[in-house]
Amino acid sequence: MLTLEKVRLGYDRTTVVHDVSIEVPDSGIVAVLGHNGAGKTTLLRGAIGLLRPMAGRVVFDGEDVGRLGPSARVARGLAYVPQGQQAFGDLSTRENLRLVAEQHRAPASRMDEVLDLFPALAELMDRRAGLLSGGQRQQLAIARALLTGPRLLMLDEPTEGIQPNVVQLIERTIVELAAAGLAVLLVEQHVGFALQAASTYAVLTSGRITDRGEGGATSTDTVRTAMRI
Ligand SMILES: Nc1ncnc2c1ncn2[C@@H]1O[C@H](COP(=O)(O)OP(=O)(O)OP(=O)(O)O)[C@@H](O)[C@H]1O
Repeated sequence: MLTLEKVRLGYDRTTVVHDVSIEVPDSGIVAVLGHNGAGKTTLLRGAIGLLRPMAGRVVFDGEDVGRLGPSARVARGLAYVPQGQQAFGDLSTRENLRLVAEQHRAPASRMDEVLDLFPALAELMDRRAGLLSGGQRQQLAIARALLTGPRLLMLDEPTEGIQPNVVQLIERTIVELAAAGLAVLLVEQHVGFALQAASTYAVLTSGRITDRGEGGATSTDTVRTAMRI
Protein backbone atom coordinates (compact mmCIF):
# COMPACT_ATOMS: atom_id res chain seq x y z
CA MET A 1 0.00 0.00 0.00
CA LEU A 2 2.75 2.46 1.00
CA THR A 3 6.28 2.13 -0.29
CA LEU A 4 9.11 4.36 0.75
CA GLU A 5 11.81 3.89 -1.89
CA LYS A 6 15.29 5.04 -0.91
CA VAL A 7 13.80 8.11 0.71
CA ARG A 8 16.17 10.82 1.86
CA LEU A 9 14.79 13.40 4.30
CA GLY A 10 16.13 16.20 6.42
CA TYR A 11 16.07 19.83 7.33
CA ASP A 12 17.85 22.55 5.34
CA ARG A 13 21.17 21.00 4.45
CA THR A 14 21.12 18.32 7.16
CA THR A 15 20.18 14.83 6.04
CA VAL A 16 18.44 12.89 8.82
CA VAL A 17 17.00 9.89 6.96
CA HIS A 18 19.43 8.31 4.51
CA ASP A 19 17.88 6.50 1.54
CA VAL A 20 15.49 4.38 3.57
CA SER A 21 13.16 1.83 1.97
CA ILE A 22 10.12 0.50 3.79
CA GLU A 23 7.11 -1.40 2.51
CA VAL A 24 3.77 -1.23 4.33
CA PRO A 25 1.42 -3.87 2.92
CA ASP A 26 -2.38 -3.56 2.67
CA SER A 27 -2.91 -4.96 6.13
CA GLY A 28 -1.00 -5.70 9.31
CA ILE A 29 1.34 -3.67 11.48
CA VAL A 30 4.81 -2.53 10.43
CA ALA A 31 6.98 -1.33 13.32
CA VAL A 32 9.88 1.09 12.92
CA LEU A 33 12.01 0.88 16.04
CA GLY A 34 14.78 3.25 17.01
CA HIS A 35 16.26 5.35 19.77
CA ASN A 36 15.59 9.04 20.37
CA GLY A 37 16.86 11.07 17.47
CA ALA A 38 17.12 8.09 15.08
CA GLY A 39 14.85 9.86 12.58
CA LYS A 40 11.55 8.06 13.20
CA THR A 41 9.43 11.22 13.33
CA THR A 42 11.25 12.62 10.31
CA LEU A 43 10.40 9.44 8.40
CA LEU A 44 6.69 9.78 9.23
CA ARG A 45 6.75 13.48 8.35
CA GLY A 46 8.08 12.46 4.95
CA ALA A 47 5.41 9.79 4.55
CA ILE A 48 2.53 12.18 5.30
CA GLY A 49 3.96 15.08 3.26
CA LEU A 50 5.10 17.52 5.95
CA LEU A 51 8.59 17.08 4.50
CA ARG A 52 9.41 16.65 0.83
CA PRO A 53 11.92 13.91 0.04
CA MET A 54 15.35 15.18 -1.02
CA ALA A 55 15.68 11.95 -2.99
CA GLY A 56 13.70 8.76 -3.45
CA ARG A 57 10.00 8.14 -3.85
CA VAL A 58 6.92 7.90 -1.64
CA VAL A 59 4.43 5.65 -3.42
CA PHE A 60 0.88 5.13 -2.15
CA ASP A 61 -1.35 2.69 -4.01
CA GLY A 62 0.95 2.86 -7.01
CA GLU A 63 0.91 6.67 -7.15
CA ASP A 64 4.03 8.74 -6.50
CA VAL A 65 2.71 11.11 -3.79
CA GLY A 66 6.11 12.65 -2.99
CA ARG A 67 5.07 16.08 -4.24
CA LEU A 68 1.64 16.07 -2.62
CA GLY A 69 1.01 17.91 0.64
CA PRO A 70 -0.55 16.33 3.74
CA SER A 71 -4.22 17.10 2.90
CA ALA A 72 -3.95 15.43 -0.50
CA ARG A 73 -2.34 12.38 1.10
CA VAL A 74 -5.00 12.25 3.82
CA ALA A 75 -7.66 12.43 1.10
CA ARG A 76 -6.06 9.34 -0.49
CA GLY A 77 -6.31 7.37 2.75
CA LEU A 78 -3.18 8.10 4.77
CA ALA A 79 -3.50 9.36 8.34
CA TYR A 80 -0.86 10.47 10.82
CA VAL A 81 -1.03 10.82 14.59
CA PRO A 82 1.99 12.88 15.65
CA GLN A 83 3.76 12.40 18.95
CA GLY A 84 2.49 14.50 21.85
CA GLN A 85 -1.28 14.06 21.96
CA GLN A 86 -2.10 17.09 19.87
CA ALA A 87 -5.55 18.67 19.88
CA PHE A 88 -7.10 22.14 19.83
CA GLY A 89 -6.93 22.83 23.55
CA ASP A 90 -9.56 25.58 23.61
CA LEU A 91 -12.11 23.48 21.76
CA SER A 92 -14.21 20.75 23.35
CA THR A 93 -13.74 17.08 22.53
CA ARG A 94 -16.91 17.27 20.41
CA GLU A 95 -15.66 20.33 18.50
CA ASN A 96 -12.29 18.68 17.91
CA LEU A 97 -14.02 15.63 16.46
CA ARG A 98 -16.61 17.57 14.48
CA LEU A 99 -14.00 19.72 12.79
CA VAL A 100 -12.40 16.65 11.25
CA ALA A 101 -15.70 14.89 10.60
CA GLU A 102 -17.08 17.88 8.69
CA GLN A 103 -13.89 18.51 6.76
CA HIS A 104 -13.81 14.90 5.59
CA ARG A 105 -17.58 14.48 5.25
CA ALA A 106 -17.47 11.52 7.62
CA PRO A 107 -20.79 9.70 7.80
CA ALA A 108 -22.46 9.70 11.26
CA SER A 109 -21.85 5.96 11.46
CA ARG A 110 -18.08 6.59 11.40
CA MET A 111 -18.34 8.91 14.41
CA ASP A 112 -20.33 6.21 16.23
CA GLU A 113 -17.71 3.58 15.40
CA VAL A 114 -14.90 5.81 16.62
CA LEU A 115 -16.69 6.58 19.88
CA ASP A 116 -17.34 2.85 20.34
CA LEU A 117 -13.57 2.34 20.17
CA PHE A 118 -12.96 5.03 22.78
CA PRO A 119 -15.99 5.04 25.11
CA ALA A 120 -14.17 7.38 27.54
CA LEU A 121 -14.33 10.13 24.93
CA ALA A 122 -18.11 9.83 24.68
CA GLU A 123 -18.25 10.83 28.37
CA LEU A 124 -16.02 13.85 27.79
CA MET A 125 -17.61 15.42 24.74
CA ASP A 126 -18.15 18.82 26.38
CA ARG A 127 -14.76 19.03 28.11
CA ARG A 128 -12.13 21.32 26.65
CA ALA A 129 -9.39 19.22 25.07
CA GLY A 130 -6.81 21.23 27.01
CA LEU A 131 -8.29 19.86 30.23
CA LEU A 132 -8.13 16.21 29.17
CA SER A 133 -5.42 13.92 30.54
CA GLY A 134 -2.58 12.91 28.22
CA GLY A 135 -4.15 9.49 27.70
CA GLN A 136 -7.55 10.99 26.91
CA ARG A 137 -5.97 13.46 24.50
CA GLN A 138 -4.14 10.62 22.76
CA GLN A 139 -7.44 8.78 22.31
CA LEU A 140 -8.86 11.99 20.86
CA ALA A 141 -5.90 12.31 18.49
CA ILE A 142 -6.34 8.74 17.22
CA ALA A 143 -10.11 9.25 16.97
CA ARG A 144 -9.56 12.37 14.85
CA ALA A 145 -7.25 10.45 12.52
CA LEU A 146 -9.79 7.62 12.18
CA LEU A 147 -12.56 10.07 11.28
CA THR A 148 -10.70 10.83 8.05
CA GLY A 149 -11.47 7.24 6.99
CA PRO A 150 -7.87 6.09 6.50
CA ARG A 151 -6.64 2.83 5.02
CA LEU A 152 -3.20 3.35 6.53
CA LEU A 153 -2.72 4.82 10.01
CA MET A 154 0.72 6.09 11.01
CA LEU A 155 1.33 6.45 14.74
CA ASP A 156 4.31 8.16 16.34
CA GLU A 157 5.01 6.69 19.80
CA PRO A 158 1.31 6.58 20.70
CA THR A 159 1.82 5.41 24.28
CA GLU A 160 4.70 7.71 25.23
CA GLY A 161 4.07 9.51 28.52
CA ILE A 162 0.66 7.95 29.08
CA GLN A 163 -0.67 6.31 32.24
CA PRO A 164 -0.38 2.46 32.14
CA ASN A 165 -4.12 1.62 32.08
CA VAL A 166 -4.62 3.80 28.99
CA VAL A 167 -1.48 2.35 27.39
CA GLN A 168 -3.16 -1.06 27.40
CA LEU A 169 -6.35 0.38 25.92
CA ILE A 170 -4.45 2.08 23.11
CA GLU A 171 -2.38 -1.03 22.37
CA ARG A 172 -5.53 -3.17 22.29
CA THR A 173 -7.22 -0.69 19.97
CA ILE A 174 -4.26 -0.68 17.56
CA VAL A 175 -4.38 -4.48 17.38
CA GLU A 176 -8.18 -4.42 16.85
CA LEU A 177 -7.90 -1.85 14.08
CA ALA A 178 -5.23 -3.89 12.34
CA ALA A 179 -7.31 -7.07 12.73
CA ALA A 180 -10.23 -5.21 11.13
CA GLY A 181 -8.10 -4.55 8.04
CA LEU A 182 -6.42 -1.19 8.68
CA ALA A 183 -2.73 -1.03 7.72
CA VAL A 184 -0.63 0.44 10.54
CA LEU A 185 2.85 1.98 10.52
CA LEU A 186 3.91 2.22 14.15
CA VAL A 187 7.00 4.09 15.22
CA GLU A 188 8.39 3.26 18.67
CA GLN A 189 11.52 3.46 20.75
CA HIS A 190 10.29 0.64 23.04
CA VAL A 191 10.64 -2.81 21.57
CA GLY A 192 7.92 -4.64 23.57
CA PHE A 193 4.41 -4.11 22.24
CA ALA A 194 5.34 -2.73 18.81
CA LEU A 195 7.52 -5.70 17.89
CA GLN A 196 5.09 -8.22 19.34
CA ALA A 197 2.15 -6.79 17.37
CA ALA A 198 4.06 -6.23 14.13
CA SER A 199 4.08 -8.45 11.04
CA THR A 200 7.43 -6.94 10.08
CA TYR A 201 9.84 -4.52 11.71
CA ALA A 202 12.75 -2.29 10.76
CA VAL A 203 15.34 -0.84 13.11
CA LEU A 204 16.34 2.73 12.34
CA THR A 205 19.76 3.78 13.61
CA SER A 206 21.02 7.30 12.88
CA GLY A 207 18.68 7.53 9.90
CA ARG A 208 19.60 4.18 8.36
CA ILE A 209 17.89 0.79 8.50
CA THR A 210 20.28 -1.48 10.36
CA ASP A 211 18.05 -4.51 10.78
CA ARG A 212 14.73 -5.75 9.54
CA GLY A 213 12.70 -8.91 9.79
CA GLU A 214 9.49 -10.57 10.85
CA GLY A 215 7.66 -9.24 13.90
CA GLY A 216 6.72 -11.17 17.00
CA ALA A 217 8.30 -11.77 20.36
CA THR A 218 10.77 -14.31 18.89
CA SER A 219 12.61 -11.42 17.20
CA THR A 220 13.15 -9.56 20.48
CA ASP A 221 16.77 -10.65 21.02
CA THR A 222 17.75 -9.84 17.42
CA VAL A 223 16.19 -6.39 17.68
CA ARG A 224 17.73 -5.66 21.06
CA THR A 225 21.13 -6.56 19.65
CA ALA A 226 20.54 -4.36 16.60
CA MET A 227 19.52 -1.50 18.90
CA ARG A 228 22.39 -2.24 21.30
CA ILE A 229 20.12 -2.53 24.34
N1 LIG B 1 12.76 20.82 12.52
C1 LIG B 1 13.99 20.32 12.60
N2 LIG B 1 15.06 21.04 12.16
C2 LIG B 1 16.32 20.53 12.25
N3 LIG B 1 16.61 19.32 12.76
C3 LIG B 1 15.60 18.56 13.21
C4 LIG B 1 14.24 19.02 13.16
N4 LIG B 1 13.45 18.04 13.68
C5 LIG B 1 14.28 17.03 14.02
N5 LIG B 1 15.56 17.34 13.74
C6 LIG B 1 16.73 16.49 13.98
O1 LIG B 1 16.58 15.28 13.26
C7 LIG B 1 17.08 14.18 14.01
C8 LIG B 1 16.02 13.10 14.08
O2 LIG B 1 14.89 13.61 14.81
P1 LIG B 1 13.51 12.82 14.86
O3 LIG B 1 12.57 13.63 15.68
O4 LIG B 1 13.11 12.44 13.50
O5 LIG B 1 13.94 11.50 15.65
P2 LIG B 1 13.06 10.45 16.43
O6 LIG B 1 13.66 9.13 16.14
O7 LIG B 1 11.63 10.63 16.11
O8 LIG B 1 13.34 10.82 17.93
P3 LIG B 1 12.32 10.96 19.17
O9 LIG B 1 12.04 9.57 19.61
O10 LIG B 1 13.11 11.74 20.14
O11 LIG B 1 11.11 11.68 18.67
C9 LIG B 1 17.52 14.73 15.35
O12 LIG B 1 18.90 14.90 15.32
C10 LIG B 1 16.81 16.06 15.45
O13 LIG B 1 17.54 16.97 16.19
